[in-house]
Amino acid sequence: MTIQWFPGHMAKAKRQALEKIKIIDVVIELVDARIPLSSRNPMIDDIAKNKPRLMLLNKADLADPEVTEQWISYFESKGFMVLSIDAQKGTGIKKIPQLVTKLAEPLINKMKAKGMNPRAIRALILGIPNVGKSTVINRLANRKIAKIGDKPGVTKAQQWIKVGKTMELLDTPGILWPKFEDQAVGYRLALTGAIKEEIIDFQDATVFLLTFLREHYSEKLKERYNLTVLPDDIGEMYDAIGRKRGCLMGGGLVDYDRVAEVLFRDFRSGTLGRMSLEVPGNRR
Ligand SMILES: Nc1nc2c(ncn2[C@@H]2O[C@H](COP(=O)(O)OP(=O)(O)OP(=O)(O)O)[C@@H](O)[C@H]2O)c(=O)[nH]1
Repeated sequence: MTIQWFPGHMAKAKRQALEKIKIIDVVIELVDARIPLSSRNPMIDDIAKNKPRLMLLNKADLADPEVTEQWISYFESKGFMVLSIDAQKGTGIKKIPQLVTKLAEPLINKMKAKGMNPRAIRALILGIPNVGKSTVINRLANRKIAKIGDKPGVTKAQQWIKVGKTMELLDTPGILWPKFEDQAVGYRLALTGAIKEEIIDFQDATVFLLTFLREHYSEKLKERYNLTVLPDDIGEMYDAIGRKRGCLMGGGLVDYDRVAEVLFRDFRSGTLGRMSLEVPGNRR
């Protein structure tokens, strides 16, 4: 696999985020609950330094609930305020304005001490492509403002959105590009839809997924593809799944490309069950 750094995009995204952040009181960092580390951009600490930060683990409906709890403890132990949400259904969204206000308490107290009437707290959402930034914005706005797409890179335009009485949200999120130095991070990003599949080797990513599933979610794998035993060999696993799902070519041979598509689709959609591709301390 070619290692992707998106250096040009990265520099531009950082400049734009730094520009936006000047007028921001609280940064809301959005990550994918299934891959909270791989979906973070290391520049975020630089960009959001000196700003109170709320970390949202989005798409929690697709993640393994037990692992999500571990991530919450992990990030809390690092001093973050953290919340898991499902922006698509709206679960957890109501708590966001309360937490943002709490994070901005020192600022509010400062305004009061100066005899000022505290103004609304200004927040900005930052995150890598396709992590759900527009969906969260729309949920907070309670209407459809940001354009939502299932392909990375569809967010545009800019204005403030009032969220209750105490919070204002910039309607355009800051997009940070994922950075991956090792292949596993690239595979995790592709599997969760943060980067296009074309960027990585599709078959290699599927082998990564199958190896991972066999190790951590073997029961779910057996259940989904109606397998009584899981072969040790990856090639045999492809064959077994391909036969069960009718992914066959002429002569009864298993079509590996179609098996890979089935696996990718079933993982992404959550059909395989709720799964996390990373756990704290051990990236899996
Ligand atoms: N299952 C699930 N899907 C979600 C959730 N939040 C967002 N999505 C889906 O994820 C996809 C991407 O969501 P967007 O809100 O467009 O993501 P974005 O971060 O604004 O994407 P860019 O514009 O590419 O930067 C869409 O298909 C959403 O419906 C969630 O909590 N759970």
